[in-house]
Amino acid sequence: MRIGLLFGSFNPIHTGHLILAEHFATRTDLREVWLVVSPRSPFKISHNLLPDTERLRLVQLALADNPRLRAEDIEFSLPRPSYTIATLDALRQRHPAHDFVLLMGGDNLPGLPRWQEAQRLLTEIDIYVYPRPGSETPDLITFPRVRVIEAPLLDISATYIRESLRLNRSIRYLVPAAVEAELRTLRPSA
Ligand SMILES: Nc1ncnc2c1ncn2[C@@H]1O[C@H](COP(=O)(O)OP(=O)(O)OP(=O)(O)O)[C@@H](O)[C@H]1O
Ligand SMILES: O=C(O)c1ccc[n+]([C@@H]2O[C@H](COP(=O)([O-])O)[C@@H](O)[C@H]2O)c1
Repeated sequence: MRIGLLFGSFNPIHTGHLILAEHFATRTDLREVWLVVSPRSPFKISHNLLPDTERLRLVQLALADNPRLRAEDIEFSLPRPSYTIATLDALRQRHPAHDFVLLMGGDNLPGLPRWQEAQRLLTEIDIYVYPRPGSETPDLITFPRVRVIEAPLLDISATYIRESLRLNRSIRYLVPAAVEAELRTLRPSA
């Protein structure tokens, strides 16, 4: 079975992630998309990072009714920061019958050569890149295992959700209703 992997901090998960994951799970050769919650992303200095377990719970709530999308917590039991190559090795060991594909925004591609064991990543796994507005997708696009796949994108981010909560503004429709309800129990004032 071919499975797409969408890595992120998901601080919190939002509708942009969901539209993207659903697109790849239903309109490409992938059977499922797993959202891999990273306890700590190697390059990201995240302020206001919700606890790992809370971010995972929000992803689980968001995906509860969708059999093609799955919340993956494998990085919780791996060393930190969360290196994608190590996660991939662990996933392959745990699920030898699956064929994993890395999903990545065009904005992430230029930084990929600086990822841990980037060369191995580029040769060992198919990478589906979805173009994002304003981002270049230069040289790496020529790598044999990199494929560009158009996807519908919503111009929102977790930063925008966090800022909206902080300013007491609506996040309705920007996150699933169950996620909003849970976020409001975490930040009752918002
Ligand atoms: N609106 C969106 N449309 C498509 N891809 C997105 C969108 N928002 C985030 N992504 C991608 O989803 C993956 C996981 O995202 P991440 O958890 O870093 O969320 P984020 O919304 O970018 O967070 P933050 O605003 O905190 O940086 C990343 O590869 C990111 O590029
Ligand atoms: O493996 C690496 O060296 C590496 C370096 C940077 C980012 N990543 C992965 O990319 C995911 C998205 O990164 P970010 O910084 O956009 O949140 C993050 O969850 C990590 O799993 C991985």
